[in-house]
Amino acid sequence: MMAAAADLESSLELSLTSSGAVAGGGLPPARSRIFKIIVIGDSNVGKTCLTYRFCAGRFPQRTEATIGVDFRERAVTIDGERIKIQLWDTAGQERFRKSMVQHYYRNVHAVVFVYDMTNIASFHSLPSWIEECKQHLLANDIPRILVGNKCDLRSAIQVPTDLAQKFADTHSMPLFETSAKNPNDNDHVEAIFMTLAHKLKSHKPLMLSQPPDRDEIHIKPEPKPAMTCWC
Ligand SMILES: Nc1nc2c(ncn2[C@@H]2O[C@H](COP(=O)(O)OP(=O)(O)OP(=O)(O)O)[C@@H](O)[C@H]2O)c(=O)[nH]1
Repeated sequence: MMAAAADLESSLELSLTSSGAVAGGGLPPARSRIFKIIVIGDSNVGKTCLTYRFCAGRFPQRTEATIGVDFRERAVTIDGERIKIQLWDTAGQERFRKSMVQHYYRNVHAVVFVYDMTNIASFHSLPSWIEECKQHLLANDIPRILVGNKCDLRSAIQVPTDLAQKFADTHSMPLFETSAKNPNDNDHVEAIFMTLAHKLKSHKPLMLSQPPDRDEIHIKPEPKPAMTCWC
């Protein structure tokens, strides 16, 4: 489903700036901080299923190729603070992503690279996904993780753990092997995203007490929910 990128971004900007004082006076209502995490990788590796598993708590009955981006969100409480994890499930197919790519990388807080453990080609594509991140000038301190999906298909595994671990080490990323389908397999999807959420929460500066720089305020009207959120 194609989401309205402008609406997504206005939502994000509002969320990112609203914890400070609003220009023009008056205290804004208390809001959760939102962290935007993009999930990227080849088509069919299971990005939709992973994000759905985390946000809806189950494996989707059926999926279709993502067009543009699908957007899912889940609120979690970490150390007493309620934050929102906003997952951008990006399109793996080039023809469905090219008009959206610049929106994926705007204001991003973390990146999840996904490959399919039963498809070596999806593992070999990882350098080009990393290169795409580089081209969009992602800051070095933005957390990145590597996720091998479909580990439930044991007899079909083509990407050995030691090979993936070597790649992850080379690129200074933690590696998780998981299954969106079977939550009991290896690293749990829940644990993977919660680990990332903890990392983000402790790394990102709180904006509560600082008056924001006026030039940085981009408050826009509350957007209509024009994007897909299945959870
Ligand atoms: N066995 C198994 N199948 C999975 C798993 N995750 C996803 N699949 C299947 O893999 C196929 C592709 O899953 P999607 O989540 O749609 O893949 P995607 O990466 O979002 O694909 P694009 O939207 O084209 O980029 C579907 O048939 C899923 O049912 C998994 O953990 N185990």
